[in-house]
Amino acid sequence: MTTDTYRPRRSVLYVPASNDKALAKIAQLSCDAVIIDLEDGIAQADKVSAREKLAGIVANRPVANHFGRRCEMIVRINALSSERGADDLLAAANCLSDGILLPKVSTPRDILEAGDVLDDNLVPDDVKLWAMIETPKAMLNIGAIAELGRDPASRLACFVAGTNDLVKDTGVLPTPDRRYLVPWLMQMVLAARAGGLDVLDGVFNDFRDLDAFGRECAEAAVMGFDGKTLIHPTQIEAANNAFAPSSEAVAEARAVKAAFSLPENAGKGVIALDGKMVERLHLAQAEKLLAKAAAIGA
Ligand SMILES: CC(C)(COP(=O)(O)OP(=O)(O)OC[C@H]1O[C@@H](n2cnc3c(N)ncnc32)[C@H](O)[C@@H]1OP(=O)(O)O)[C@@H](O)C(=O)NCCC(=O)NCCSC(=O)C[C@H](O)C(=O)O
Ligand SMILES: [Mg+2]
Repeated sequence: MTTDTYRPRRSVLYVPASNDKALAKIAQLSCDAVIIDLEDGIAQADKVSAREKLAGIVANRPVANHFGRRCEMIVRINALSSERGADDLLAAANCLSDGILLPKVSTPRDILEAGDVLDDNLVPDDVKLWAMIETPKAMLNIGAIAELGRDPASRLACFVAGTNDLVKDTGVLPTPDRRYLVPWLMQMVLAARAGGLDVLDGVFNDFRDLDAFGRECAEAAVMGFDGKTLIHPTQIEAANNAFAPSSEAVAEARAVKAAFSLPENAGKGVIALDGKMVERLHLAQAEKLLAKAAAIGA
């Protein structure tokens, strides 16, 4: 990973396609990405008009936000198995967003079928597919779904946890510490890494409770998530901070890099640094962290 190839996805905000006030705010927000939602954030009566607005929303996206940064724009369509899914996918394919988020994915076939529609419509390869992991079936098939990430032709780039739907479909209780959800969330992280994918934690519904939100972000960062999906602008700052490398981690990574660049360590596979064993794999980890920090200006 280099500064050029790393795309920060620390804070990814859902914005309902029907909410003009929220859409108008996008350029002023410091989130790394927005998901323009056609699915659960849209009332049934507004579904068609929301889809009709999509092309204009994507075409008028800000080149850079007020912080001088590019904000990725992803479109979440309705499930392909639903009556609206196919038309949504065509509308999303034609508007050339950075990606299309498929909800209620259950099997690898769901991704492959969406990819075929994009290929048939000559949508450029850099329009990626993101998958919501939010059904019991997706959890059971997660390894096979993630494996598609190893084939660039599949376009699969990112997993997004859908914790509300998982709670709904399994009956698990969403306790504040998420103890019964954590095993599934860790499975998502593991599978995503096996497939070379990014992976984002689910939303925190109680958006006025920023302290509890900050704790959940900190936990998700420790669990290995790349970022968190958000529902309200007030959640952006905490997510950006939680998923950025800390100043201590950056200092440690610099020290590892400096130690391995000393002439006396040139041929060594393992060295001691401040009383700790450090191997070349730690150097690779340090270089990745420094590239990430540089990309987000941490
Ligand atoms: C949750 C909300 C309905 C709250 O709305 P509201 O009470 O109107 O918020 P505020 O008055 O505090 O808003 C203050 C200003 O901020 C703007 N705003 C609010 N939300 C957003 C947003 N998401 N993006 C951009 N801007 C936003 C308001 O317009 C106000 O602006 P101004 O008046 O000019 O100051 C609302 O936040 C909301 O609708 N959020 C998104 C909800 C959503 O998209 N839900 C679906 C996705 S989550 C999901 O599906 C989970 C997953 O699938 C799963 O299974 O878990
Ligand atoms: Mg959902």
